[in-house]
Amino acid sequence: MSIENILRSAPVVPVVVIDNLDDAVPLAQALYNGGLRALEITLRTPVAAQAVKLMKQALPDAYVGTGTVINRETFEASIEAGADFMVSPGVNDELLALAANCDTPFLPGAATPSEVMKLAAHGFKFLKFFPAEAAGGTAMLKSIHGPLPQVKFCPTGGISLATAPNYLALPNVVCVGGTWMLDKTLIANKDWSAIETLARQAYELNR
Ligand SMILES: O=C(O)C(=O)C[C@H](O)[C@H](O)COP(=O)(O)O
Repeated sequence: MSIENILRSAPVVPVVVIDNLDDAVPLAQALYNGGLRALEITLRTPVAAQAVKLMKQALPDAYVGTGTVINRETFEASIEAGADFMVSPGVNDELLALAANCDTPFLPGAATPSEVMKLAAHGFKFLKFFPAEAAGGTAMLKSIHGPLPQVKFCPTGGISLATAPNYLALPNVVCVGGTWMLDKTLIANKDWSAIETLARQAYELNR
């Protein structure tokens, strides 16, 4: 599966932080039932890699990817967990070398025209635009589209249900990343049906 197909599977990629391993499968199931097929699990917590494995077993038709892939350790942990794709908030030479020798789809991050140009020169046509709101939001993406229309983005960082449509309307945006459907109180209460409702709202956004 290509990164393009994964990103086009739904308008929103939920960026998930798993603190409690018991939440992994019911949370992923709720997001998936709501229509969000590609899930980014950030490698920021000790249980994240194990959560990826459990989610993949429970939801073989979902695309379970890793986020916060920032170095060799997190790259190799992603492969070991069987991640369907990997996402980085940025990029560095170590990750470029690893990605060049790996079939798992990789979505590196960029926030400036020079970073976009460097990654485009390495053959990347799809990038995470991070941190989207802080790095100039939709105005920045519109400006980048002028000279670099061949590169498409998954903007992530500070995006909400209310602001997502402004991004999804842009010609160089394929989907957005977000955490707004992962309400901490709902997760603490294990209110999976409410999470599913928030996921469905995200899924129903127009592209
Ligand atoms: O972990 C990573 O690799 C990241 O790039 C960071 C996440 O994309 C943001 O944490 C999104 O969070 P919001 O700003 O709430 O949408």
